[in-house]
Amino acid sequence: MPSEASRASSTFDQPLHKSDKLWKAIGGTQRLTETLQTAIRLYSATPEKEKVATFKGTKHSDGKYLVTLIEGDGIGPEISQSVKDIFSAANAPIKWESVDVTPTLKDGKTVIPDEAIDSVTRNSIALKGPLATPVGSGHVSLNLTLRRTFGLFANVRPCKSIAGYKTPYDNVDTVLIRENTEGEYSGIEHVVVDGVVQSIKLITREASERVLRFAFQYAQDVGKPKVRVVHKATIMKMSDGLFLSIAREVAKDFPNVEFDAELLDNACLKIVSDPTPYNDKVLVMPNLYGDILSDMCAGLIGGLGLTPSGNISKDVAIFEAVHGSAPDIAGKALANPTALLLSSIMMLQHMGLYEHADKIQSAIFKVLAEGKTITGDLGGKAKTHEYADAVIKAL
Ligand SMILES: NC(=O)C1=CN([C@@H]2O[C@H](COP(=O)(O)OP(=O)(O)OC[C@H]3O[C@@H](n4cnc5c(N)ncnc54)[C@H](O)[C@@H]3O)[C@@H](O)[C@H]2O)C=CC1
Ligand SMILES: O=C(O)CCC(=O)C(=O)O
Ligand SMILES: [Mg+2]
Repeated sequence: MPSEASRASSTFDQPLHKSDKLWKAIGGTQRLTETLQTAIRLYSATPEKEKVATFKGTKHSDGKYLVTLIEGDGIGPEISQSVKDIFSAANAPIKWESVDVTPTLKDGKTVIPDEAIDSVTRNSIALKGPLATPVGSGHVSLNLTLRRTFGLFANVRPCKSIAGYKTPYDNVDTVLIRENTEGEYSGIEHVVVDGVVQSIKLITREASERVLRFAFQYAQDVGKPKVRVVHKATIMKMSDGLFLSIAREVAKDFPNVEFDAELLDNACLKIVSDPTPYNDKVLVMPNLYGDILSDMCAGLIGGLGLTPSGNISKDVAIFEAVHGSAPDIAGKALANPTALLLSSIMMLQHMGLYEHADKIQSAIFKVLAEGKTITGDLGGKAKTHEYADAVIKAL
C-alpha cells in the first residue's frame, strides 16, 4: 500500500485552517493560502534522499512477472495492443494486469482509483499509454498525479536516430533527464484578484538533489562522460539558481564526470542546428524544460512515434512514450507503436530481462530499417497492426 504521504499527494484539496500559523503569517486570501499549502504539502511529501529503484517484482509460479498496464486514452489502446501482441509472440515472461486510472470522487476528493494505485505498488512496475489532460479546467494531469503519487522523481528520455530512417541528422544520441515531480509543472495556481493569476514554480533542494544525483550516476553507468544542466538561472535566479547550485555541489561527488551548464534558449538553438555535440552528455533540467526539449529532440529523429521514456523512483518504475494521446489520429489504426514498444524495451532492461529486450528491439529496428512496413508518421502506409505483424515476423 502507498504511504500516507504518497496518498495525500494524489489528492488536490485540504484547505488550511484559519488558526494555522501560515494563514496568519501571510494574511492572504483563502485561495492564496490554499496555493501555498499545496506547495508546502508537495515539499513535505518529498521523500528523503533516495536511491534508484532496482526491480523488486516477484516471478510467479508460471515463470512470469506481473506488470501493471495502463492502456491510456486516444491511441493508447491501439499501441498497447501492439505491445501485447509482440510480447506474446516473443514469449516475453510478462503477464499484464490492466487497470483503469479514470479519476473518481472519494470523500469529495478527485483521486486515481485505489485498485490502480495498489496494482502498481504491488507489482512495482508498469507500462503506461498516454493519458489526456483537459485544457484550461477539469482534473489535473493524471500523468503528473501518478508521478507524484509514486515519487517518480526522474524521467529518463533517450532519443536515438533510427538506422535506415533518414532525417537531417544521422547520429542523434541524446539522453534527457527531467525532474519529474515539481517545477513549473506543479500546477499550483491561483487567482490573486480578478484578471491576475499566479502560477508557482516550486523547486526544492531535495527533489533537485535526487534527480541530479540520478543524472550523474546514470551518466557514469551508461558511459556518457558529461552532465549538462539546462537552466534559465539568469531570469529565475532563485529557483533555477538553486537547481544549478545543487548541481555544482553534486558534481563534486562524481569527479569522473565532467559538468557544465547551458541556458535553455541557447540549448534549443544548438541542438536543432547540430545535435551531435550533445551525444556525449546527459542533459538534466527542471520539469517543464524537459517536457518541451524532449518533444523537440523527438523531432530530430522522426517524431513522437519513436521516443520512449521511463519514470523512476525508489520503489516503482513506470514506462511510457514521450507522446500524448494523439486525438487527431486516434481510432484510425494510424498510430506508430514504436515509442511505447521502445518504452517496454526499457522496462524489460530495468527488469533484467535483457535477452527478451534485445530480441524484440532487433526485430523493431529491422522492420524500421527495411522501411517497407512503416506507419504514416514515418512516410509509410502500414496500419498500426500491420507494423506490429511485421515486427512479429521479424522476431
Ligand atoms: N505522458 C502522457 O500521457 C502525455 C499526455 N499528453 C496529453 O495528450 C493529449 C494530446 O496532446 P497533443 O498536444 O496532441 O500531443 P500528442 O503527443 O498526443 O500529439 C502530437 C502530434 O504527434 C502525433 N503523434 C503522437 N504520438 C504519435 C504516434 N505514436 N504515432 C504517430 N503520431 C503520433 C499526433 O498525431 C500529433 O500530431 C493532451 O491531452 C495531453 O495532455 C501529452 C503528452 C504526454
Ligand atoms: O500530463 C500531461 O498532460 C502532459 C504530459 C507531458 O507532456 C509529458 O509527460 O511529456
Ligand atoms: Mg510532453
